[in-house]
Order: sequence, then structure tokens, then C-alpha cells
Amino acid sequence: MPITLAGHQYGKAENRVVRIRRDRARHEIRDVNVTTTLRGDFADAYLTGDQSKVLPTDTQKNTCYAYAGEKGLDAIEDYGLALARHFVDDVAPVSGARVEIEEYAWQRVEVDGAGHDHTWVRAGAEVRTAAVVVEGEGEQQRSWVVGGVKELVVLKSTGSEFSGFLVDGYTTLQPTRDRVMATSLVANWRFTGTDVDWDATYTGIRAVLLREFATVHSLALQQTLWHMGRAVLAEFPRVAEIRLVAPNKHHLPVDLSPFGLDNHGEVFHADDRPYGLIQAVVARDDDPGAPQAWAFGAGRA
Ligand SMILES: O=c1[nH]c(=O)c2[nH]c(=O)[nH]c2[nH]1
Repeated sequence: MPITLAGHQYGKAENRVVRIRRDRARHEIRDVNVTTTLRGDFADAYLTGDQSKVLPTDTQKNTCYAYAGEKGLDAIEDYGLALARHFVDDVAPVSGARVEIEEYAWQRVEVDGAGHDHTWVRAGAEVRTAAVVVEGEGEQQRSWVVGGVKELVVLKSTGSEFSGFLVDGYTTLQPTRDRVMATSLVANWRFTGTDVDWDATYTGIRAVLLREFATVHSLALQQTLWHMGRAVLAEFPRVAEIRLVAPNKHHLPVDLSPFGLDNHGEVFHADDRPYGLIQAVVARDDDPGAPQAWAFGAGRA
């Protein structure tokens, strides 16, 4: 019975790196979670137990910390590119590297109307993300950068309806012209290149996603996602494609009539599960696509 090792990759997941610039009165903080994944000439480690080509995952962890110290840690996309290029360029058996980063934002504590120099409070629930892939050597080398945000939790208390849907013998849902719509958005956008003002683009895309969620009168979460994705592509020429995943966090009006009360559409049960899961990929017509950019590791989709 012929059996082959059909695929492999390995790396260090979730290196928690905090870089604080303390060489000035006003400190700066960057707080990230980094996952490295290497592909290459590593089959022997699986097939015969020969480790001679294996760069230990412990070394990969050390490299994440060393690069934060040596090269600094500013935009996570740049940090990811530097790490991925290092593994591919400087470690012989590595033919491809993928670096995934989550960033936790901190906001300066306000004291007497001013942001404190060295004290922060965690900002927002959402997490900025980046996934960088570098493959190949020299002239043949190619890179892909996917920026993103996850756990961007939003809710609108009107301006959303859901009606006119297909009805069959199992349908019980009543159409509504006015409902609460809420989601915990995951958005990932693939850049056309690496010459990008990463921080400004992140701030801009986040703002466009929120603006569209707020201002589109929604006939369905599907339509809202389409408007969000289309607006990002229209306003950010360096984005080739955006992928959106939105759990529909249902808010169900509670029947208060047993208590002799009218609800007036104001009291809801925030349902935990099940939830609708609505997804969209919005891309430019002339974009050839890049499946290499999307192979997420670290057990995450
Ligand atoms: O925005 C929605 N899209 C759906 O596909 C759907 N299905 C459902 O039951 N509620 C909703 N809401």
C-alpha cells in the first residue's frame, strides 16, 4: 500500500512579543502575538527523524524577539515581512515562510486632559491582524501581505430589515422591516504589493468598514458585506481583494406580554448560538487571485 507524506509545515505558534520604546520620556508600546510557519526541505524530519535541516521552533521564537529588539516593531506588516524574508533568505532549507501576527492596541491613560507618557489602557476589543507569505529565492522571490481586523463587534439598533426570503414548509421566521443587526466582523484584505503606508491604511479601512455598516440601510447582512467590501476596494487602490466573515449576532425581541407589558421593540435576548454565518469575497475583476496568501495556519481559519 503506497503511502506518502503529502504535505508538511512547522513553526512556533503565538509568540507574545511586547516592544516598548523606553529611550525617551514618552514611551511607545507595540503588543503582538506572532506565529511563524516554515515550509521547505523538511521531509526527513518526518520520514527518518533526521533533524539536520530543522531550524528549531525555539529558534524561530528567539528570532521573533531578536527582530523586535534589533529592527524595532512598528507596523506589523513590516515586521512580518522582515521575519519571513529572513527565514527564506538566510535559512537554507526554507523555501517559504508564513508569518501571522495579531496586534492588541493600547491607548494612553488620560490624566489632566493629556495622554500619560508611560501608562495605557487596552483599547477596543478588536484585534488588528497581518499575514505575510514569502516564497522563493532572489529574483524569483514573491511576497503576499494580507492585513485585517477581527473581533470588530458592531451593532445598529435600526436601519436593518430582513424580509422577502424564500419560504418552505420548515420556515417559521417572520419578516421584519426593523431589527437590530450586530456582528463580530472578521475582515482580511490582500494588498497588491508591499509599498504601502500600513498604519494609515489600517485606520482608513477600519473607518470605511464601520461607516458602511452604519450608513447602508441593510436589507440583509449579505448586502451590508457587499457594500463594505466594495467601498474598501473603491477607496484603497492597493487592496486587491477583501474577505469578510460576519456571524449574525441575533437580537431577538422578548415577549413581555406574560407580565402585562408591551415590549415596544426595546428589550432583546442577545442570542449566543446558533448564529447565521455570512461570508463574502470582494475582488477586482482584473485580479488573478493569490491562493498562497490565504493558507492560514496556527489552527485558525
Ligand atoms: O441578514 C440576514 N441574512 C440571512 O441570510 C438571514 N437568515 C435569517 O434567518 N436571518 C437572516 N439575516
